[in-house]
Amino acid sequence: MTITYVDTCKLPTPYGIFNMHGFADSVNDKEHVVLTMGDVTTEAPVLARIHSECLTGDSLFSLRCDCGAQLQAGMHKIATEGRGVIFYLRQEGRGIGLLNKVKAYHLQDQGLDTVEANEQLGFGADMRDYSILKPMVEHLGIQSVKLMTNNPRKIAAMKELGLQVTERLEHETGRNPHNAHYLATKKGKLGHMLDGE
Ligand SMILES: Nc1nc2c(ncn2[C@@H]2O[C@H](COP(=O)(O)OP(=O)(O)OP(=O)(O)O)[C@@H](O)[C@H]2O)c(=O)[nH]1
Ligand SMILES: [Zn+2]
Repeated sequence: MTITYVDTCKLPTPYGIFNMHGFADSVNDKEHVVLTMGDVTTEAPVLARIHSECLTGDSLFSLRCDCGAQLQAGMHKIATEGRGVIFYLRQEGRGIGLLNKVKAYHLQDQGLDTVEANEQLGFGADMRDYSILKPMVEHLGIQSVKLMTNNPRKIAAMKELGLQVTERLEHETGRNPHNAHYLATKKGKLGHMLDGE
């Protein structure tokens, strides 16, 4: 087992008080956290978001992507429902890491799209591995989820892991002039289910 549960604490936020559960990934040397609210072990599907770390969007208010807005909207929806889970996975830059994302952004500043930039750097368009979710879901006693996402790969990954997704809830927010091309590439090249223009 590469994922080990470490400990749990309270995390008060503007949206409400979450429980924050820490998990160590010894193989990849990563530290993941999962936020839960309410009893997530009962049978009704748990409102869930699988969120990949985006330092620039989540913490530095970047408008290049939609990550920060999606994280906040997810926390808000969970708090409104009083029950839910956010898997905050340390897969910065779709798994290429922060400094490679800086390089990818530099290439995008020169006109490449997000997929072309990754490929020019020798990476796949999306290098994320979702198998780390399984031990976390099992540890937390979650039986099934209704997933807030526009990314079909996340749903496919959950199914491959044998984790039950009962519903996909659209999670489109944070569109702005700076991320319009990024969102168009997500829709056109990565298959994201995005409607808005
Ligand atoms: N390589 C690369 N990664 C990016 C870029 N923009 C954002 N990211 C990363 O993309 C990831 C976005 O992950 P999520 O918030 O889980 O969203 P998603 O996979 O697009 O799917 P949704 O659930 O629909 O939001 C984060 O790890 C960001 O750091 C980019 O231009 N290049
Ligand atoms: Zn982002």
